[in-house]
Amino acid sequence: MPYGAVMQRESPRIGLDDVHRFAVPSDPALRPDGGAVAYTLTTVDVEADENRAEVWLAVPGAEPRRLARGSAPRWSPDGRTLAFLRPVDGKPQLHLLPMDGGEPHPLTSAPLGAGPARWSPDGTRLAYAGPAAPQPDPHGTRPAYASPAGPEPDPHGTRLADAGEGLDPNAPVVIDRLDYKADGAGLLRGITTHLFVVDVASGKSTQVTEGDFHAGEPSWSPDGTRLAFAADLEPDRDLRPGGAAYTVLASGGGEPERLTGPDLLCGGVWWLGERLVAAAQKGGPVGHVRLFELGPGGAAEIETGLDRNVMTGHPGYPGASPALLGGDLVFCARDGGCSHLYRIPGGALATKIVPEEVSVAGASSAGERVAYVAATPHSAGEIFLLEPGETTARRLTGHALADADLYLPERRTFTAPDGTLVEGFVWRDENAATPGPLLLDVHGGPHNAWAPVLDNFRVYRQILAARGWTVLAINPRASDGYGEAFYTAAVGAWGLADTQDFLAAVDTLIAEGVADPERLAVTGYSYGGYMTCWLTATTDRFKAAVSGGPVTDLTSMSGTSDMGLLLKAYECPGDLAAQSPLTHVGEVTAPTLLLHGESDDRCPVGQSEQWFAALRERRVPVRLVRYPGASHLFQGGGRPSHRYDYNERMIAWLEQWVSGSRS
Ligand SMILES: CC(=O)N[C@@H](C)C(=O)N[C@@H](C)C(=O)O
Repeated sequence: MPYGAVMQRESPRIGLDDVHRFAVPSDPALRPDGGAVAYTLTTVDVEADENRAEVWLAVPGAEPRRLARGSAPRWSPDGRTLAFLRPVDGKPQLHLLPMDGGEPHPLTSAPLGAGPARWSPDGTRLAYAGPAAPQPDPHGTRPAYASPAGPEPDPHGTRLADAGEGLDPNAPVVIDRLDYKADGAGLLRGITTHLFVVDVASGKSTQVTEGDFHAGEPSWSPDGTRLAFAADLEPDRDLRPGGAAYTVLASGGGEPERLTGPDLLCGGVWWLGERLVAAAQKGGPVGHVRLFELGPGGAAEIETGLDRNVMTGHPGYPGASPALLGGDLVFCARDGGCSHLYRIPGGALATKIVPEEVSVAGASSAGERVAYVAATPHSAGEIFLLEPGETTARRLTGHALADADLYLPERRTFTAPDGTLVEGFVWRDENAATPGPLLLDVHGGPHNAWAPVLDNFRVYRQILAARGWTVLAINPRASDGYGEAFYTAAVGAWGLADTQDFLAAVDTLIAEGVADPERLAVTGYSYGGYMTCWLTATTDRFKAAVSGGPVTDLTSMSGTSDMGLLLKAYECPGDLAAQSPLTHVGEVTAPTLLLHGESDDRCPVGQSEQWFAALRERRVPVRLVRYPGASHLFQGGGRPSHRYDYNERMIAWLEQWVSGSRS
């Protein structure tokens, strides 16, 4: 079916056009009285080739309904107003929607846009973290947070055409430090992220942090006088990972006050009642995130009894900000493939409060109630509400593709040659002929993980299963959700440590007669793209490969990725060439399709270009497809037509090169 055609389901099975039929909820906000959940619903505008965000409302016992075009809804403390973001001239601005009737009205007109709102406890102000133009420096004096290099015309050495309204896109960009770009944003050009406080009644906006650093999401103190946030204010923050918890006067004019020491790499901080809770890594940037309570005596780790990574929620990584449920702390941690919601009842250890086969990607609590978004084997996401005293949450929405007949994942455990147990998930039609073609699907990170839930991007899994393929998605060592020792088991040994996990799983399905050893294919994105290249360079097992956004050369990656130094110094310390697929590219025979975002600043497109050139020189069948404007995370939030194309090309490539698999 051509892209953009009318979305009439041709078959009960998932098809390519379902890429634009999914409706995925996110960012839930439970009304303070616990009686309703506002949330963002993302759908696809096929004609405009855009993802469309709307604010919806779910009330127990009623059909969910659309409230407004926009995203990131946040209730006022009295539950009578919703603040949310809506694009104005291409920049997100805060709007207010009175819930007793009336139209939304704009609150901010921030020159570079605003960010998700945080209401002050008294409901008179909103705080947000948003982009701020660099401070022009008319007097040549050192800005408040200048680098140690001494007085500079401005901290980023970037000439500004007009600091108020934006930047001259043709101005030379002068770069003195490594943190000059970020995937999704491109060249930062001196733009930083700072905290703003907006008076609801007057709309007056006050920037309460400034300088050469990026402030994280704000959290209000109970008395409404201060904001807590995470940031790295060190001048050489581009040379080593950092991040600390700070507070600052919400009225502006104050200096941030640091609360945590250099031993904690703090990624977020929240006032939860009178408690100040931080999410941080201890001792280094590769390892589990833990929770700490901050007080006069410093930071004290919160004992959860879990050897699991706390998930506070980032693009591509599910989870939720810590919150209070009654008087108890609730947080997300990954266990197996799923991001679960845990509760720490007073003084006891954490217990899981969300059923096994879901993955939580956003939560909001009020009193003794908690609402959350979760993906399930049947749905890419629904809104659930857990009522006091209940052990099973109530599903409030029905955004699943109700007319689709889905293949459900089978959870499997495999044993690597060194005895390590590796979990995985298999999608296949039980009536498929055996042995049949098998696609090994490798996740990214490498500290991400697959979950046994429906993925609104990877429709290829369902389509291939309907065509007789087995799709095998495993969580090898370095995956999240299996303890910190497992999580760090491939540090400095990318490819060298985890290859055995993939081959053990494939060999098990071959031994069971499910997979045909002559019809094996491999795919993956980012680190999964890395492993796709690694496996085809170090074995001849695979007859076709589809590598998305790969890492192929860690040496060039370390100098061109926005996380290059983190990789070189912490994830892959030591011999970069020994851990790079490019070192072995001369061994590749598998026809390889490379799919890469043109504006990927995490794994720059040059990583695919190097692989493409090396295979083409040897006349190995290879194709590189570049997606204009696409960042590293385009699979999740990129253009619908790019996501459709990615799936379509993958299926065509596999059926072209894996014999006998053409449907
Ligand atoms: C941490 C990170 O960005 N790693 C990349 C190499 C990667 O795998 N990215 C995404 C897609 C992921 O799944 O983590």
